[in-house]
Amino acid sequence: MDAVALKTEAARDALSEVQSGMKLGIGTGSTAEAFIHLLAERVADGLSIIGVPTSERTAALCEKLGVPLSTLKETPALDLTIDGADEIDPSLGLIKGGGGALLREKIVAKASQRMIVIADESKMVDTLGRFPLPIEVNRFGLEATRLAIEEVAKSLGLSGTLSLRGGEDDPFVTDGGHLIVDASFGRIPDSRALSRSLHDIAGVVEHGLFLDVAVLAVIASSEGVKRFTPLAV
Ligand SMILES: O=C(CO)[C@H](O)[C@H](O)COP(=O)(O)O
Repeated sequence: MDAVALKTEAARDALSEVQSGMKLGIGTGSTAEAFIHLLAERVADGLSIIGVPTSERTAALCEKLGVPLSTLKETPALDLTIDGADEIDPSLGLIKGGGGALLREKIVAKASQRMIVIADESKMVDTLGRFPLPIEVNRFGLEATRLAIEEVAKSLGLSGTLSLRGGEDDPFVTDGGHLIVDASFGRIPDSRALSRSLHDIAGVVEHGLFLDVAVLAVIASSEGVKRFTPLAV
């Protein structure tokens, strides 16, 4: 089975967690899109949910497929969010933001009673950091913020390159109007310390480390779909 088919299998399995009446956070990315297609079929068959999208891209797809939407303003407390991830460790720590939606994804996930992450097995890692960590930053003070990120990394024994997503001339802009710095630190032994230190930098809006957020991972491989709860580490 190829990665696309595996993503659909994970999405299909996670759909069984969705019940009529739920207020549902809806993620961003190709795995989340596989989920949205299946969700739309259930909605067409009578499933009654209200969705809160984590990006403009997700909102557009939901609208196109007839998935009813709300906003966090109207619906600030959600039952469940289902979303993909770029990396998943055994404690269900995640790196997210490959699709550039990490800020809204984190706000929506944290407004939810539960977050379920769906993925193919290629996303599972022993330690986070193979995938560059997306860090959403304010445009103002970009150079100072980059320096501060480098200093934080150094203080934690991390090294690597920072690259502005989209390039210096025409950077990628998030739905919130910010920029993204992708940090290739390599293996991140202490993701909690990095999370705290990045949050202390004034120009950092949010980062893609989702720690203690997901309560269940639904992972598809060629051997079938498996469910994982966080391993205590
Ligand atoms: O965090 C995300 C978007 O900001 C995505 O969930 C993550 O990039 C995984 O994407 P895909 O399902 O396409 O592999």
